[in-house]
Amino acid sequence: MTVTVALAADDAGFELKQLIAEQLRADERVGEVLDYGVHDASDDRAYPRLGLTAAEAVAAGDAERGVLICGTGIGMCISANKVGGVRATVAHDSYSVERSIKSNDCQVLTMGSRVVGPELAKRLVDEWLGYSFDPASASAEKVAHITHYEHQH
Ligand SMILES: O=C[C@H](O)[C@H](O)COP(=O)(O)O
Repeated sequence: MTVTVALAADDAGFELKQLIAEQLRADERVGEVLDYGVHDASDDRAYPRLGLTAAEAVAAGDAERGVLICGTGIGMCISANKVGGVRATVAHDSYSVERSIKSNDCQVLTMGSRVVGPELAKRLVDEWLGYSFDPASASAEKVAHITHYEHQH
């Protein structure tokens, strides 16, 4: 069983995205990497345009997971969380990365290339891929509150 991962970055996150893409393509847990750009550091499209497209791919089921990178990870996180059904978090530490899956069932991890170094970012993504959400856990009911709210409003 492999996962499809959607990727996106603005110009600030482009270089780190390329490194993460390379790592993901070499990872046997990953079946496919869908790279929604930018594909060139000179492409200055704003982060929401890239992040929303990748998050929509996750919401549509084209990808199970997403990694979105901008300068801080914050803009990508805000953008992705506007897409119905998507739970995104910015995280630059191992514990938050773990809990984003195990507590919150986040499909999308966002990171800031101006915050985290490339080696730590790659390690975090590697760890992140190893976690899965347990729908029978006590956390599931908490996440269900969010989904219920989303469906009601
Ligand atoms: O959250 C936004 C990102 O960090 C982006 O890469 C930079 O945005 P800014 O140019 O508005 O600071």
